[in-house]
Amino acid sequence: MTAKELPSLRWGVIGCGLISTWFVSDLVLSRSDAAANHTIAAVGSSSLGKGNKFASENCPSQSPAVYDSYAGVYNDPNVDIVYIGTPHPLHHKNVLDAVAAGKHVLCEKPMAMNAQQGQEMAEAAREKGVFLMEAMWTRFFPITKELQRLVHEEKTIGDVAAVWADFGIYMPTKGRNPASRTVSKKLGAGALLDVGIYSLTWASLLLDTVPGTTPDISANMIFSDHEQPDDRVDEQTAIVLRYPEQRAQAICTASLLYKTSEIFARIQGSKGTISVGGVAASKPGFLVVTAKDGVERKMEFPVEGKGFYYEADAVARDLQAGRLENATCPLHTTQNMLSRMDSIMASCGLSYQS
Ligand SMILES: NC(=O)C1=CN([C@@H]2O[C@H](COP(=O)(O)OP(=O)(O)OC[C@H]3O[C@@H](n4cnc5c(N)ncnc54)[C@H](OP(=O)(O)O)[C@@H]3O)[C@@H](O)[C@H]2O)C=CC1
Ligand SMILES: O=C1OC[C@@H](O)[C@H](O)[C@H]1O
Repeated sequence: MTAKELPSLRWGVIGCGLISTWFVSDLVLSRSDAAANHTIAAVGSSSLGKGNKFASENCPSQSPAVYDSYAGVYNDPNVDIVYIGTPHPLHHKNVLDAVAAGKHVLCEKPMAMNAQQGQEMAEAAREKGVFLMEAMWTRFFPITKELQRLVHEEKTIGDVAAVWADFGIYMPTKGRNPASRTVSKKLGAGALLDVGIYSLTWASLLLDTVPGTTPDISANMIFSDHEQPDDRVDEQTAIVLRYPEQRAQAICTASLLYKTSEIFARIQGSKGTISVGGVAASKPGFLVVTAKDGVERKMEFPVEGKGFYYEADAVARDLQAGRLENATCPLHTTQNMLSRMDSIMASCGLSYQS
């Protein structure tokens, strides 16, 4: 396909924080194997100064319209799709507002604070006839697709009996800015929603293979020591998922108290194991396949930049084809994940205002 025939998308970005800098810088990378053309058409921020700085630092080759409001982006006729890079408790309102303005939406993870919000967002998008997807970028890496092919199609390690997945990031709540989204409960802080969602995603990618079955879940949390009990969030969470029909289990952990080692997941099958490694459980980089006889094969999957363009390219292809949901990260999968996190939080006594 020539650059001319590639799908093109004009993005409007709201929230000029960390993730938006990563996402935008990746979209404007000049890539040899680009599967879509991405333009940053508009940026919305709490202030013009912040929005202008964001644009000049992260997409200097583009001339986005910069707004001191998110509504400016929603109402910009040059924007095809809104990327939402705000803290999780704002996603519900941001998505509903963008959808009401008739825009397609890619929303950062977790798409919502709970399954009820997720349901409302999905219904709103369906009613309006616009695209909506949670930006669970990890699902879109070529390595993730290859892992699924090896496990589910080639059955390289036989029947999967167990999955272990850990996302630890050194981001303790103690001694850090209480107004930060990773410390403040009002802004959705907590290990499960921030990083545990990735551990659960690995379990789901490997074990949610029988349509209509859902795992039994049990979980435990260690809470932060914020002075006010109402401000406390999970600093560490451990989850056990049982899939009785498959005689399989997953152990998923999340922590803000340490960084996970390079190998962050292991899949044990009847004929061998696969270890998954990389800089973080959100960004896998290599697989080590070990057969029962001990023979080991390492497969590396280098990416340019961070790799956020894989999800963005997939969205561009969907919209070009007139699809309003993505097959790799459909809304029912997001909804399943939100329901699982709801039950984990409820069983551990964690609740957020919504
Ligand atoms: N996919 C991934 O790898 C990652 C995903 N994320 C997700 O992205 C989202 C944002 O995280 P991150 O970029 O780290 O957060 P930041 O705090 O760095 O940025 C969030 C931005 O949201 C805007 N915002 C709007 N309202 C508020 C508010 N009340 N308080 C604070 N900020 C507000 C601000 O932008 P402005 O002032 O311009 O309006 C702010 O800069 C989260 O949901 C997180 O889970 C985060 C990191 C990595
Ligand atoms: O999604 C994420 O992955 C990387 C972490 O830095 C971040 O806190 C989290 O939101």
